[in-house]
Amino acid sequence: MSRAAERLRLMINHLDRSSATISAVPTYAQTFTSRPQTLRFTHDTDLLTPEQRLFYEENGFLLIKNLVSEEDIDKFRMAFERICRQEVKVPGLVVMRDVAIVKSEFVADEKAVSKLQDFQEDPELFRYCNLPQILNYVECFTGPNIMAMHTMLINKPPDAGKKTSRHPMHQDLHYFPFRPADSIVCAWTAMEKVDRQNGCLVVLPGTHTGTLQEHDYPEWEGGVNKMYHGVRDYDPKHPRVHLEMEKGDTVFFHPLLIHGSGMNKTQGFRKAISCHYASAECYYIDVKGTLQENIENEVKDIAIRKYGLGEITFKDTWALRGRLVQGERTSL
Ligand SMILES: CCCCCCCCCC(=O)SCCNC(=O)CCNC(=O)[C@H](O)C(C)(C)COP(=O)(O)OP(=O)(O)OC[C@H]1O[C@@H](n2cnc3c(N)ncnc32)[C@H](O)[C@@H]1OP(=O)(O)O
Ligand SMILES: Nc1ncnc2c1ncn2[C@@H]1O[C@H](COP(=O)(O)OP(=O)(O)OP(=O)(O)O)[C@@H](O)[C@H]1O
Ligand SMILES: O=C(O)CCC(=O)C(=O)O
Ligand SMILES: [Fe+2]
Ligand SMILES: [Mg+2]
Repeated sequence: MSRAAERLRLMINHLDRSSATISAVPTYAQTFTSRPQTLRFTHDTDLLTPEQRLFYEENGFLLIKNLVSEEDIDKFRMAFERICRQEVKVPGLVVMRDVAIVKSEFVADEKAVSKLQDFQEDPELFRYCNLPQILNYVECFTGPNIMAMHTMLINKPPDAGKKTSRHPMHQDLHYFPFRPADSIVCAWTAMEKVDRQNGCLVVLPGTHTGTLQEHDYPEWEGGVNKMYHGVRDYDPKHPRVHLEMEKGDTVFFHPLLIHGSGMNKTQGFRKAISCHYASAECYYIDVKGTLQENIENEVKDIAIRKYGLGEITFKDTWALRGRLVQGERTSL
């Protein structure tokens, strides 16, 4: 460990004990900040280096290179392809098609699928959520009792010419009726090289320290995918970071971090697998009368139309999907 890192570790240890604030902490953010800072977003499990901890505190995300093996990713990919070919039926799974092709003729091929959601009942894909090396990092943000709340495999298609392959800038917390936000984290793993060409994640560092913003459908000429809400007025001048990643690299990010992804300008289907985790001690909130009421209504409409679930609450749609992956299931 470098001397600077050792100094930071000492400061952090001190901070953990005293809950005091430290100022003038050097971070990776290429800046020296004179703002007082408390460690609010991370737990000490002896895994994160002081630099990593402070980086997440300040930026709201942390990229870990080469965390998931090629072998595992290849297996997830094969499981995905079996689902696309309709060789397996997975209870609860949502298979989504891009809005640009949804009205065209159906083919049982990965080219028809833009995203799988809720694969918690697929043992092979759900193995991703249980990978010990992922959970070790997740614990640094959620603490030891961990629920896997939301799972996705994103197969971002080549843009069909209408820019519908973009994902508008958003905060994931918009979709979640549970809190506290600081005990929720997303793990997102690149299943192949992702870069600006095929539409990597784009993040606005530091926005995790803000509040939940109003979200709505962006006014995009070419159309926008169902439920792809975006932050209504985000500051286009806020510095953006494009997260270019290699196969197996994994980014952990806070649910208030504003992020999105660009258009896929290649002919390949850009793949990533992700899970949103929350501390089992999180509690559900009633979003009626809040900024989240619009997404609640949309989810309820779909639950009724698609599954004939008349009485289901927004909260129950989450309680049913959540799976314990470490420790004890307490509140969620
Ligand atoms: C649930 C909360 C999500 C939590 C997210 C956590 C944070 C992560 C951030 C995100 O990823 S935000 C984006 C989240 N997106 C979703 O959750 C979308 C989930 N998708 C679905 O529920 C289904 O794919 C959908 C209801 C859109 C379509 O269901 P089906 O596959 O049964 O489609 P169907 O062929 O029956 O079509 C039903 C209608 O939906 C339309 N449709 C299908 N795919 C669409 C699409 N991609 N965009 C827009 N509309 C679409 C389709 O044209 C048709 O319209 P009409 O009734 O007017 O004919
Ligand atoms: N006009 C726009 N209004 C709102 N959000 C946008 C707009 N254009 C792009 N975005 C969002 O900005 C993020 C980056 O998208 P964009 O297509 O600019 O990709 P990029 O990676 O910056 O590629 P490029 O190199 O072409 O600029 C995405 O979340 C996208 O949805
Ligand atoms: O993969 C993408 O394009 C966006 C995914 C995303 O927003 C998420 O995982 O929360
Ligand atoms: Fe997201
Ligand atoms: Mg751009």
